[in-house]
Order: sequence, then structure tokens, then C-alpha cells
Amino acid sequence: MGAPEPSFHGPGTQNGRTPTVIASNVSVTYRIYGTGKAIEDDDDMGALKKIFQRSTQNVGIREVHAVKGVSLVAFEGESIGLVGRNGSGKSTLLRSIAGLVPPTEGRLWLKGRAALLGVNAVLLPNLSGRENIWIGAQALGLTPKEVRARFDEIVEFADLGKFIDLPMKSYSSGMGARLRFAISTAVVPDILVVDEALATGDAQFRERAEDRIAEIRGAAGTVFLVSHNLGSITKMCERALWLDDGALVMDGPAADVVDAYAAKYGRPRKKSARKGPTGSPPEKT
Ligand SMILES: Nc1ncnc2c1ncn2[C@@H]1O[C@H](COP(=O)(O)OP(=O)(O)OP(=O)(O)O)[C@@H](O)[C@H]1O
Repeated sequence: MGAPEPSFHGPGTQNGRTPTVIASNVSVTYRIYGTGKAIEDDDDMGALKKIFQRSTQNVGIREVHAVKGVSLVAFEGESIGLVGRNGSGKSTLLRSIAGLVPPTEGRLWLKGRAALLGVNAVLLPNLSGRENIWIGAQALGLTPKEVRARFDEIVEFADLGKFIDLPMKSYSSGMGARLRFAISTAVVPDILVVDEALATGDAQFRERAEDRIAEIRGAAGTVFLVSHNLGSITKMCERALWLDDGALVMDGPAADVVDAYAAKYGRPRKKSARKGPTGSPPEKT
């Protein structure tokens, strides 16, 4: 079930298909600063002393190897799902592809611009939806003239009613997801990264978002989708990656990867059903 290691060929076409993302042996390591050992002391004063000593003497660095040597080639028009247990490195790999977290090791090559996660960082909770559209769309590279031309369409797609004029901090998580999605896809991105954004939307939004994703794929973009809903992966992706403990354990047709993953965690996909099972496999302990 191991994934064949794609080799790094660099830009160009492979069997007539154009690569949009080439990851060659990509690893991401987070460094966490903090104290080394748990505080254990029955005597409160003794424990406090230890905390103060530790804050000056024993500050340690812990490394988390979130992504370990992942290699893959994604092509134009592909929709690729990512599955894996909590903490297996899915978001980190996508944040790396979106340019937010540099790989600690390995090489990453992108054709064009990755969108979605990038816009999250710039939206401001105290500003209204309208104001955030201006900021987010310009952060994605649109000129003020282009934002004006697309503004109504973005507002319409976000479909927030009167909330569009209220501060974003008053939005439900689903409303926030709608606004982010509407801004991020205002310009058809070359690479769209969707990290559980659809999970918070209602059924109507999900349907429209799925149509927009299909549109982006049709325009030769590449879509990456992280979801714990295996049904969404099999419905929206032709290919899937399975990450475990930061490593790529399987890369293949979405139905095969979802079946193998679900079989391992005890939720086999119903062959007769259109959609796969929903819900997450058991949490990592
Ligand atoms: N900013 C960070 N700083 C330090 N460690 C982090 C950071 N973000 C993630 N990690 C760690 O990296 C590992 C991978 O996390 P990541 O969020 O990529 O996993 P995931 O597969 O997306 O998880 P989930 O399904 O729960 O969203 C985990 O051990 C996590 O604790």
C-alpha cells in the first residue's frame, strides 16, 4: 500500500499533463519553546520555586516533526483529498504548499498562486464583511479596480444578508467560512487549498462551494481538500493522500485510499452507497 515515490522532475509536462505542485522529500519541523518536565511537588512553595528556577534555567526546545519526507506531484485539473488522523500533518503540509510554512527540508515547486489559507491571516474581526472583502481581495493581488468589478459577485456568493455590514467577529463559523471562501475564489486561483472550510458551512453553501471547486478544476486549477468527512473526499476528489504521523502512507484513487484508511480504522465504506461514511475515525491517543 506504500505510495510510489514520485521523482523530482521540475517544471514541464509529464505524460501530457502539467504539474502545478511538486514536493520533493518535504519535511516540516516546528520548534516549541518551553520547560522540559512536568511540575510535580506536593508542597506549593516548592513547586513555585521550581517554576521560577525553570523559567530562567531550564527553558527547553521541543521539536515536532509534523511532516516527514513527503513527495508528490499534483497536476492541473486534479482535486486531491487529504485524510489522516488528528495531528497527522495534513494542515501543515497544506500550509506549506500555500506558502505559509516553509519546508524545513526538501523542495517545493509551485506553478502559479495558492489561495485560501492566505486570506485567513489578513481578515480582521473588528471590520465588517464589506471592509474585509476589500482587504482580502487586495491581499490576493487584485487591484482596487478589479475588486470594484467583482465586489457585488463576492457579496452575492457569501450570501450573508445584513451581516455583510456587521463586524466579522459577530459571524458564526459557517458565515466566516462563506466569506473567506467567496473572497478566496473571486479570482480563479491556480491552486486552491480547502482545509475543512466546508465542514462549517450549511448544505446550501456546501453545494455552491462544490460547484465553485468544480469550476476551478475545469479552469485547469488544482484543488487540495482536507476533510474528516470521507464522503466529501470521495465525492469531490479523484485522488487522495493518506498521511500518518507526518508521513505519506498512500497516494492513489480517492475511493481506494478512503477504503484503505476506513478499513484500518474500522469504518469500511459502503460499496453500494453513493457517498462514503461520514465522521472522523477514532482520535489519536
Ligand atoms: N504552530 C504549531 N506549532 C507547533 N506544533 C504544531 C503547530 N501546528 C501543528 N503542530 C503540530 O504538528 C503536528 C501536525 O499538526 P497538523 O495540524 O498539521 O495535523 P492535522 O493532520 O491537520 O490535524 P487535525 O486533523 O487535527 O486538524 C501535530 O503534532 C501538531 O501538534
